[in-house]
Amino acid sequence: MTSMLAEPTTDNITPTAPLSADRIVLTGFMGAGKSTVGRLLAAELGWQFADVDAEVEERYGSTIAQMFSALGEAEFRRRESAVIARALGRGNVVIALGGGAPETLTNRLLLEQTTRTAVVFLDAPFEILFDRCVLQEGAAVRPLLMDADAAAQRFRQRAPIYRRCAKHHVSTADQHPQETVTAVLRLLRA
Ligand SMILES: Nc1ncnc2c1ncn2[C@@H]1O[C@H](COP(=O)(O)OP(=O)(O)OP(=O)(O)O)[C@@H](O)[C@H]1O
Ligand SMILES: O=C(O)C1=C[C@@H](O)[C@@H](O)[C@H](O)C1
Ligand SMILES: [Mg+2]
Repeated sequence: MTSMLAEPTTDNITPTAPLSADRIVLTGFMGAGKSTVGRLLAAELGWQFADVDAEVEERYGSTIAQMFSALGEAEFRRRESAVIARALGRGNVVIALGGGAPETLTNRLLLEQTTRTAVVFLDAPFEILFDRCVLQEGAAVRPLLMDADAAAQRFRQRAPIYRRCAKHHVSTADQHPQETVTAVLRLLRA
């Protein structure tokens, strides 16, 4: 006797497409959510998480604000590049860059030349980013946010740099961090 029951199908199962990258690098201005989204993304993938700002502070034993005031921005940038180079040597890692990292040519070359590395630009208008940073509880001091006009100027200068160094672009303005995680994964699995 032939069964009238339909063959089971997999139509209602969404297969998880593999990622074509071994590293996801998040870039964007201060407050874009690189650290917050990066940590969530790494947890979701079961990957390591590397926060470049945190690793600079750990490796050199002082806060970024102290480095800026005692040694200047240029020395901070050298330290930042050293940490980025090391982070890019890892696999299955989500890397949250510091907001200014793509301004440095060395960092842009490192990103370009490291294979299987997906760079994602987390974007939002300056006013939203500024408010997020001001409202962030327990946030570390961001030296380059102390002067709002100068920060807005940097934001304008950097916008094309972020766009050029990232293949993927996510607009986060009206999203919660978890929605941004979903948007990033959708892009990278497309
Ligand atoms: N859609 C969103 N995506 C990410 N973060 C968001 C979002 N909405 C609000 N936030 C909040 O913005 C704040 C700043 O986020 P975060 O510290 O991750 O930024 P960042 O890009 O790492 O900044 P920085 O370059 O200074 O390290 C956090 O309090 C975070 O919860
Ligand atoms: O936008 C920037 O230049 C910075 C952003 C932060 O992530 C830190 O890397 C530091 O405060 C500088
Ligand atoms: Mg951060």
